Amino acid sequence: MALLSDVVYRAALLGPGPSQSRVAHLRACPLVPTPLLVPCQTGCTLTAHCASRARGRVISAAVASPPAERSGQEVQTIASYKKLQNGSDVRGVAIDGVEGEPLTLTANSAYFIGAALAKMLAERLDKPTKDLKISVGRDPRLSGSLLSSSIAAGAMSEGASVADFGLATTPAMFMSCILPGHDYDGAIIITASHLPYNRNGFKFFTKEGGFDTKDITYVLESAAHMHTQADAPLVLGADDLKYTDSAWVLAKALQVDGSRKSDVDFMPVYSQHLRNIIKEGINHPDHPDTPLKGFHILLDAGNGGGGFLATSVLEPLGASIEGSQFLEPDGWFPNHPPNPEDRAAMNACVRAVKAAKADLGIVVDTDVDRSAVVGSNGAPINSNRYIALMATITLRKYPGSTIVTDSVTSNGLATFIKGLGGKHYRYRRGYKNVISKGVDLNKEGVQTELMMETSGHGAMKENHFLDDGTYSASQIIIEMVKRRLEGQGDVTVDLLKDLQEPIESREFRLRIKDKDYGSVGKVVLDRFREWVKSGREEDDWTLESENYEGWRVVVDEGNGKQGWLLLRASLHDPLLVLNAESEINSGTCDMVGSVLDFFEEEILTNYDIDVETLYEGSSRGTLKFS
Ligand SMILES: O=P(O)(O)OC[C@H]1O[C@H](O)[C@H](O)[C@@H](O)[C@@H]1O
Repeated sequence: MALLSDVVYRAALLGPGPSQSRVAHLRACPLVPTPLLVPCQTGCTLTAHCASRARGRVISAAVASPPAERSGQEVQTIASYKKLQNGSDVRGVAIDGVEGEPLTLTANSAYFIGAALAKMLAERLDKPTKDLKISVGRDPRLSGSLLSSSIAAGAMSEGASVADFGLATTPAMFMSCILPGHDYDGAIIITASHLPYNRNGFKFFTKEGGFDTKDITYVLESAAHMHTQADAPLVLGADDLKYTDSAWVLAKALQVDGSRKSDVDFMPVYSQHLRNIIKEGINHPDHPDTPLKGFHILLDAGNGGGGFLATSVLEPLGASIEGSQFLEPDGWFPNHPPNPEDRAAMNACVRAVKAAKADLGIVVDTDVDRSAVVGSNGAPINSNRYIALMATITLRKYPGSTIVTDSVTSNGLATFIKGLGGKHYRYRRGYKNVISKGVDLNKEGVQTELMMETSGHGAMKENHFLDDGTYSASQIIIEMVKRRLEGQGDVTVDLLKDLQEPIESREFRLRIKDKDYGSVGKVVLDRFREWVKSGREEDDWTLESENYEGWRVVVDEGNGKQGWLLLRASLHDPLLVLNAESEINSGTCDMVGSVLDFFEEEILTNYDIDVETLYEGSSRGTLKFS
């Protein structure tokens, strides 16, 4: 029944009319709690209304795909699933209504992805699907409940049992495969991280860790195949079918044996696990159960799923959490994006720390696999600074360890890690790339304890190589308390004092407008390498000896100063990304000006790339022609 009411309730979100007004309608219903997290209560007139409307759509779903049209539609269906892949995640548009962003991740696709996942887990674990236990959790996005019910129905249709955790976090879902007594065969988190309210997606875990890119390709291809073999509406997200789409899932959900679904309150278990990590890490001589007594730590959860960290972890451990903000989950994210890379998010926490005179501020993203902190002096510590702080803590525990980072980390960070006796491995962008490199290095016998990206994704070997914003923040908290017990100075101020920061740091994202953006990006990067080698290498630019993506150039800025720039292709979007850092004032303007010369001389006559921002970045004024 819970499953049915969930799907019916969420069907209303996909009903006719602009999504904003439908959601407003739901919000106005006195029986629907705000934010929209809990299914309608039995007897809610809105549910009845949705149910009758949904029944009508089940009938139209049956006639939605005349056999003669199937083959063309099949091709389109397979292509639609492929487009849902975003590296090692599934991502798409899950709520319609935003101009230019049609629905791509529907109840139907979630259903088949759930079915494909169950099938894949059964094959991998060599277990019959009826013995599989899969956990499902979600961040507070408005579409989360519908997708959760649909993906669960899909997994159950193959025979798996599903535990619905409701609101959860990415690291918590992974831990549900690990913690004794829970050991789920697979876990699903429904999240689109910090992206706007209309997006959503999935990440999958087993006890071996998160799925990688090829696992996701496999699941999506298998889901597409299952979809084309079924009697479901075929074209995902097409305007005329999107209502029948959720109704089809409703009809399927009605056929699934509901006894295979249970509601499990897992977050208290996970919170206790986190409390234990902090307690054991501090091992307080006087009050081991409340080691945070006397500390003021505030959290800015940005209305994502991380609020529990303040109320169920920090406060019970004795901390004052006064001044914490945006702890209430709200899929509209009304205050700022829950994203430690976002300036507004960091500034909001800086203001809160200063106003409350807190010892530490913590910022987490929506699904809490990323974090950043704010020091007691109000300094925002994200990106390179956060990696430096985590590197210090890691290298004390594991002297000489290698630390893998993404490609846009600063020269200052590399020097800092070396100064601490560590080895810096600057790899590629993409948290999964960074973590996988760490896993591989360990396999090759290179001790690698920390893998961290400037985006705030950080994974430690001692924590199952899991990218976990709560674990990183916990390490900073443990260090803060231990230092006070040992009579040492402030954790963020003292530990970062030797980190050299660039004077300027800028990023430019250049849209490739040509259709075949992958090949165009490759041509641009090849030519850029040639251009640097033939024209600039004897002068002041040198290609970095190790380049794992795009081309990173070391720039001699005179008087012993050194800047760098990196031109690479975006991991997911039709973009080229240029990062530049300089140790002198206006240094990035000069670098960007030179890159602009390259585009004008070598590229723009043949390819359509939007370099407008480079004109601004190089202080050359705006582009006069298009
Ligand atoms: O290549 P970009 O467009 O800069 O995106 C790269 C980023 O994409 C996502 O946000 C991933 O979660 C990050 O791990 C990755 O670094």
